[in-house]
Amino acid sequence: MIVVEHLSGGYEDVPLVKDISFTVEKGKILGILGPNGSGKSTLLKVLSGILPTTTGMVMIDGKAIHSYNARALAKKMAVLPQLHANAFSNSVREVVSLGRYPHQTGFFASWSARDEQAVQHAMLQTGVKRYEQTPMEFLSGGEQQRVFVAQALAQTAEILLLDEPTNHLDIAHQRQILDMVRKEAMECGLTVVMVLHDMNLASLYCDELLLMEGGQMRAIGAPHEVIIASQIEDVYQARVATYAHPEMPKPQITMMPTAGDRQQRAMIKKEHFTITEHYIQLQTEIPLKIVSSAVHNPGIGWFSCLLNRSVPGDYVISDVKREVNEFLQRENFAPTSTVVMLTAVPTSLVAIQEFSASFGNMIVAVTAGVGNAVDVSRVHERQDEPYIGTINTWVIINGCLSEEAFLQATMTATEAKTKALQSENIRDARSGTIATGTATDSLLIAATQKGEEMLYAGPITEVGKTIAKGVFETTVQAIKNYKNQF
Ligand SMILES: Nc1ncnc2c1ncn2[C@@H]1O[C@H](COP(=O)(O)OP(=O)(O)OP(=O)(O)O)[C@@H](O)[C@H]1O
Repeated sequence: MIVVEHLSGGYEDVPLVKDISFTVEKGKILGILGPNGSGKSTLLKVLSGILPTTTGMVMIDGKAIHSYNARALAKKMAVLPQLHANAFSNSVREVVSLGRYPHQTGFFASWSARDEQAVQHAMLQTGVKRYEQTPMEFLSGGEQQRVFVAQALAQTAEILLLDEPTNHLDIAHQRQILDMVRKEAMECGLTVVMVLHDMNLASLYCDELLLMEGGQMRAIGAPHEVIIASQIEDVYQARVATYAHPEMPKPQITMMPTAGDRQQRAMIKKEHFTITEHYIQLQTEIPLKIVSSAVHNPGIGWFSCLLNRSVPGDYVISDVKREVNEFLQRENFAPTSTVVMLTAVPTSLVAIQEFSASFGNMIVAVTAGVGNAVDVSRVHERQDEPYIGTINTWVIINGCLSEEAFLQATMTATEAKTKALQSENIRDARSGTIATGTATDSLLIAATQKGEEMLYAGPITEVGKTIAKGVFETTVQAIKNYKNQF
């Protein structure tokens, strides 16, 4: 455990880092963030006693660090500096072994089994064991960085101070080093303070973050309390947006480049649709921001090719993802820029309609296979698997939607679809009640993201009204097309 109280210090009489206070409990990781020159490295040097303290104190195990002698302090605290001493004539093993220096009485004279074990463990954990006998100058920058991390680890101190430990490392080795640091913290109780430039890595790996600004603490807390877009924009003077990590409850952040042609309108028109026997396709010049429940590329993303593919009624859907991938390759569609839905309805029965609005026009395309429609409030009564049937709905908006608006658009579109089924008297064959959809409906909301942002898309808004009218009328038309085929 390390306790820092009102710490100030640095290079000159006027302290560069000012009034820093925090506690890092045993086994926890604190990340230090901040713009270039904000004092992160200086803080680490003051913490480790390399630079003088003007006021305040750093305590380890309840004792101020200046009350430890150099060797005793080195047993408590290991430091990985940002710039490393030139160790180029040495082998990797020799450089890592230097980490055992505080444990030696006469250098290498008292090399113990424990020293050897610490060096071996550190080399294995950082993946440098295979370069053991290699001279340092033969290693790449990233490999050398891992050797220095190994050296700090070999010191087997309770506290590890790391200044940009992932500098020079590729994504796999960033993960390896940070996974290793986290494992040592969780399993061996290592306490870690590390400077990281990459806010996303800091958010993923650190328990708490300290955001520095002009040598002072701007914020401290859990990642979600520190990585707040407005705060980061203020400190870094850069436009950013935050988003959720796909697997971890940790915020992630991305830079927002200066907006280019956002105001320029792009027009997706009905003529941009192509209908063949096998699919309905919309190919756009610019990628659209899409939220969908498609079978291929579902979720949120940017795509320029939309396919509603007609498959035979006996299509086996057990490995649908692989089959769709094979189809895309066979037909020369780019798998990464194409969204695919499947329908058993012949493509000729699609309804595509265009609606105008002040923000730009909107196109709605629907295939309505309502032969096996269900009343969603009654499906729990069924013992059998609901039959497959599909209403595929696409809403293409020439406009810019906020995240809330995308979600509201899905609700508005779903309500309008349900109303269309009611209007066309489509019933659940089992319950006899009005159907609300089918068991495998799919929805796609796409927007060009040009023009002024529309914050909401409920029926109180113009875009919501247009979605509601568009989906209702187009679904009614698609149902009529479906009925008329018989
Ligand atoms: N040896 C030095 N003597 C005097 N001032 C220094 C010295 N080293 C750095 N500084 C100054 O201290 C300030 C903070 O530097 P520091 O290295 O702590 O920033 P940092 O937040 O780690 O930056 P970076 O993100 O660029 O690594 C800078 O303005 C820098 O110019």
